[in-house]
Amino acid sequence: EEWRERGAAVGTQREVDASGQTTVRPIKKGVKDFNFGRTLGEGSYSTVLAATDRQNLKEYAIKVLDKRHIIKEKKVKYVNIERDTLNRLTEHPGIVRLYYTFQDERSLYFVLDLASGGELLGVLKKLGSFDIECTRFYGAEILDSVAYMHSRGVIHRDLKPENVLLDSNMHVKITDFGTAKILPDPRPNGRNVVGEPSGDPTDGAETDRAVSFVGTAEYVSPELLRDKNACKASDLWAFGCIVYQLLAGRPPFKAPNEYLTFQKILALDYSFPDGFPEDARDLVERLLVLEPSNRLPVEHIKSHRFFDGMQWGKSLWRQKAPRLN
Ligand SMILES: O=C(O)[C@@H]1CCC(=O)N(CCc2ccc(Cl)cc2)[C@H]1c1ccccc1Cl
Repeated sequence: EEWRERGAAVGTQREVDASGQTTVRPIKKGVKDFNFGRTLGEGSYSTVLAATDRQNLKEYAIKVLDKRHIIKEKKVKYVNIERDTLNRLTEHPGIVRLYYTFQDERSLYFVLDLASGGELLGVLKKLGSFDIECTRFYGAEILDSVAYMHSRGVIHRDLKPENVLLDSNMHVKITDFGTAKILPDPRPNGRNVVGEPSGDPTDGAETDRAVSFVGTAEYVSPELLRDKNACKASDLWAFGCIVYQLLAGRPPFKAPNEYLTFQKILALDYSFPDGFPEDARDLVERLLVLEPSNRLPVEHIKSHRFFDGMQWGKSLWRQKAPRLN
């Protein structure tokens, strides 16, 4: 353990000395600063553990990745993308926040928000399906978070109820950015012309060409299946699948195996169950469109009649979450 290296930390601390001089230092945290608790989840490349900061007793979720396994599976790029996206997405209540990263000889650690409400998928499975009020609320919080991601040049690429966590007040916290895509920076200062390889190995475009990623079968967009390229509208396709699933209790494209699911997606082969609410049906039909550029853009989704009366912006996140029943 004395090998413990202190990785770059996101948190900082300020100290004012006798002469009033303030110094800001990055907080250096390490394994020894936390009491690790139960396992919250196991991924193919990571384990997430509940942990308590021994100094301030704050609770976190710590994602632990085994370095040897990552290197063996050639996933180092995904680790850097997860760090880069989480470092970019810091100002939104609907996105899991990264507080610190550190490492020791064997592992990497991401210290993240603890979303004690679990996965939206778990709640949905328990209830079977959501009523319109709950679907509007959770749809709105997911959409607001996706809009923020896109405004920061990040495409999630694997949106699904499993990656929508719930905090202690049952508000949304979107997670799992290891497979996100960071769009080349469109700033006019010529830092890098959009579309030209920036040479930066962790920027989405570069990674995409190098390693083609396909999300989870039921939520994958047709363009990703056809041209192996995801765009912001790919997240809106997944959003359409999620709204459908919250109300219907199952995703729109589901077949006995992945290949048949892909065929259904490419053929837009899905239907609505009887009694599916009309406004929601109209919204879903404007999102599950094969041509990405013909999907309803975020601003038009927010003003769609399914979300009539929804308060967007800060009040969306201040209101009490509707009781799930
Ligand atoms: O970006 C950071 O926060 C630091 C910077 C310094 C550093 O060495 N690392 C680890 C880089 C790394 C990535 C993958 C493997 Cl398999 C090993 C090391 C980074 C890191 C440390 C802990 C957790 C994640 C990361 Cl990317």
